Amino acid sequence: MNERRSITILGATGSVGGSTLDLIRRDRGAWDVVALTAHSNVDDLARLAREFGAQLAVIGEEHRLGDLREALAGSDVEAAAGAQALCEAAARPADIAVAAIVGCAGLAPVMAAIERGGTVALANKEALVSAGEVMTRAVERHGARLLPVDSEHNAIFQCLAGNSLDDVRWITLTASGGPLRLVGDLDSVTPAQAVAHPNWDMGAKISVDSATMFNKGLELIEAHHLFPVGLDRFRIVVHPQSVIHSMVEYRDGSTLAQLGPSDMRVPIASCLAWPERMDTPCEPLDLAAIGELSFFAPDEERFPATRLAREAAEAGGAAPAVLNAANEVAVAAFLAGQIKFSRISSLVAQVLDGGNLPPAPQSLEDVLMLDRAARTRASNLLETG
Ligand SMILES: NC(=O)C1=CN([C@@H]2O[C@H](COP(=O)(O)OP(=O)(O)OC[C@H]3O[C@@H](n4cnc5c(N)ncnc54)[C@H](OP(=O)(O)O)[C@@H]3O)[C@@H](O)[C@H]2O)C=CC1
Ligand SMILES: CC(=O)[C@@H](O)[C@H](O)COP(=O)(O)O
Ligand SMILES: [Mn+2]
Repeated sequence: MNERRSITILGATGSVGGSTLDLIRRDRGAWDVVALTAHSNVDDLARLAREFGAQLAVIGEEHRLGDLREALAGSDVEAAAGAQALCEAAARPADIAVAAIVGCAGLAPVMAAIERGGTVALANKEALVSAGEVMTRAVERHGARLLPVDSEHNAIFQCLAGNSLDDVRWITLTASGGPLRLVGDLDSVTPAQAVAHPNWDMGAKISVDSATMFNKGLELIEAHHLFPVGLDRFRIVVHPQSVIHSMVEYRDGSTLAQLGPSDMRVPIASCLAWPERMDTPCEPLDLAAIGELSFFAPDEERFPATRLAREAAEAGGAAPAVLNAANEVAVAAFLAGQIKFSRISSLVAQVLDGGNLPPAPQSLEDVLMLDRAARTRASNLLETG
């Protein structure tokens, strides 16, 4: 990258946000930081905003504005708070906005960045899963560009470069299988066990999703929106080493794969520098030290999430947003010690099965409304057992 560029990071205090800022820190002169956001972590947000000389820091929790102002006192950083301020931060002109809020809570800010017609590096998969065509249509309408940060989707994006989607025979998403792949009794799994991912250091919610395989289910839906080759051309293979991040097989029999260390700075750097490349401090891949790569079919009896997600994607309309909302409620309840691990997928199935789904959302407001309704239904089901 030769020119100085500007960046906004939504979810700057999280795992993806931190990896992004680590890359920027290493080439500080190349970047102007426009806006950084967080949900409740005022101290880290203020520290980062000062360090990176951000124009704007936004805290999602409205009542924390006073705390943020206090933490930023004496600096030039503008402070703001609340849901609307998150969207305004996302809509500020910047060369790239990194969408790294977790959950459907990130949807409105992502849509605001898209509606500005900018480049959005998307980590926040729940936003695309929930909004689906509402988001992809907005990308087209506003001339925005989505660059996939999620490691599998970034791998596919790289493997597709210079090729036509018409020539794709299969897209294979790799899955580590998570920390519980070989654990017998899923009922007694604790939150600490579920978040202990074997290969990646990530936030709590996505770590639980990896353990249930809902992460792969969400990624299947995410992939079919990003790479519209038809749902029946996507396969999932369990690859416990997480060295191959995904693959594309073409009609001539060639399979292209992207390999790399399990370090999110690689796909993030690929987005930040796209269509060029930039340096990262990541360890070079040492295949001889790794020794063996192995592959297994997913076990959908023990981990039904990928089947549920495929069915929701096939049903289309409101189903993916309902699946995502129910999963978010279930994961939060599991992390709070309120439900067993195996109740996560059974709750999602129950919410999806419970009567007629609402009509397909046509707007951001429709998506947010059905997200809220599905959360209420999931919470009620948890309360009534
Ligand atoms: N971590 C990873 O390696 C990968 C993550 N992803 C995806 O990226 C996204 C972020 O994941 P990750 O970085 O692990 O998550 P973290 O939990 O580590 O960070 C989440 C970030 O979002 C903010 N946030 C949380 N809730 C809200 C809310 N309601 N409103 C506004 N901001 C909020 C948090 O602020 P605060 O700190 O104040 O709570 C934090 O900055 C997820 O969608 C995940 O699936 C995809 C691939 C890999
Ligand atoms: C780093 C990343 O993209 C995660 O989504 C990761 O892939 C999780 O791994 P599994 O869901 O395959 O366990
Ligand atoms: Mn991923």
